[in-house]
Amino acid sequence: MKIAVTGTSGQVVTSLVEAAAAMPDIQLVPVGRPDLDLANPTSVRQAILDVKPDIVVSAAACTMVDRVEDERNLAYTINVVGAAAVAEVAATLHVPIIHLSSNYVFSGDEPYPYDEEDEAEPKTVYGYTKLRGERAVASVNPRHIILRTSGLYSPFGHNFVRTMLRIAAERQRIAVVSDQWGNPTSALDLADAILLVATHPTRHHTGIFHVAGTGETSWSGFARYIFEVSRTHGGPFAEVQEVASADYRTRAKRPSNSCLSTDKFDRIFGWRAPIWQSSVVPVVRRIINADYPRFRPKARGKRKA
Ligand SMILES: NC(=O)C1=CN([C@@H]2O[C@H](COP(=O)(O)OP(=O)(O)OC[C@H]3O[C@@H](n4cnc5c(N)ncnc54)[C@H](O)[C@@H]3O)[C@@H](O)[C@H]2O)C=CC1
Repeated sequence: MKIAVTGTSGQVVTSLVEAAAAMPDIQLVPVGRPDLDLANPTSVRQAILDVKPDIVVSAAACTMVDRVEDERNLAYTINVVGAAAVAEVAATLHVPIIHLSSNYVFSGDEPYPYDEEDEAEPKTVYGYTKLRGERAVASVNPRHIILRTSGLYSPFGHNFVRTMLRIAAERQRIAVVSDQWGNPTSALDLADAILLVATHPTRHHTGIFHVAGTGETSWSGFARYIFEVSRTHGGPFAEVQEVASADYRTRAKRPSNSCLSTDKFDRIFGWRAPIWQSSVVPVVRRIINADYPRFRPKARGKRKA
């Protein structure tokens, strides 16, 4: 099976490349800039036609949640018009599209984990463009599977785990918000879920599914666990100082509760991501080995002669 995936360097794309390398029946072809530029949707068609895929995974997106509050047009072009162009080529080829979306399509005001039937009501430009992207994809390709996920991290690219470890290598105390809850999700697990959907006998299902790490935590709880694991494995760690969102302003206001219920995905595809804590361990170990192989916590403090 030949799978075209949009993007070449993102967390999900890189995780997919890694996972597919261990699956001899799958040929994964990343397609990205300059050949396929979602900001220039006319470039999309030929780039995907050239691959002649059996299925398309739409993983590339404009993911700069704060920056796009001031760059709405760019986010709209990439996450809506660009995503629709990808889905349209897949429809032309009569192949399904697996399109990635986000828990930020929800307001975050409800106290329970959101399921696929809950009303989407984004509060950020990013969330709005992801919701419009979902609808655009669904409207142009009837063979669509939309996977909403949350709080992605991996050994690659920009993510919360890498940021925490980088800061901890420099500082002993870190302020992290304690009143925003979600499901940390390893992109390595998500890649497994995507490949499962792509190869599953029931892949002819269409619609929206939630896929995320099992269990919930706050950003401060997530940070504390990252440091616990890192400390155990000789990596950087820091003391976590809990702060309220009101005292930690960001350009885009994050949802208080962005937890997703993943029961539907489990029911249809028979798969649930591991408990979030267990997926953090291998990722932290990989980051330590790659970025902090000789880290010595004592070296951070001034020592008396
Ligand atoms: N990072 C997260 O915490 C979450 C991400 N998602 C969604 O999951 C998907 C994958 O996310 P990540 O891998 O974390 O994103 P990422 O930011 O690590 O990678 C984004 C990818 O999109 C590509 N890209 C950006 N602009 C492009 C353009 N104009 N043309 C072609 N390619 C372009 C980049 O080169 C990169 O390969 C996205 O759809 C994102 O919206 C959903 C929930 C949470």
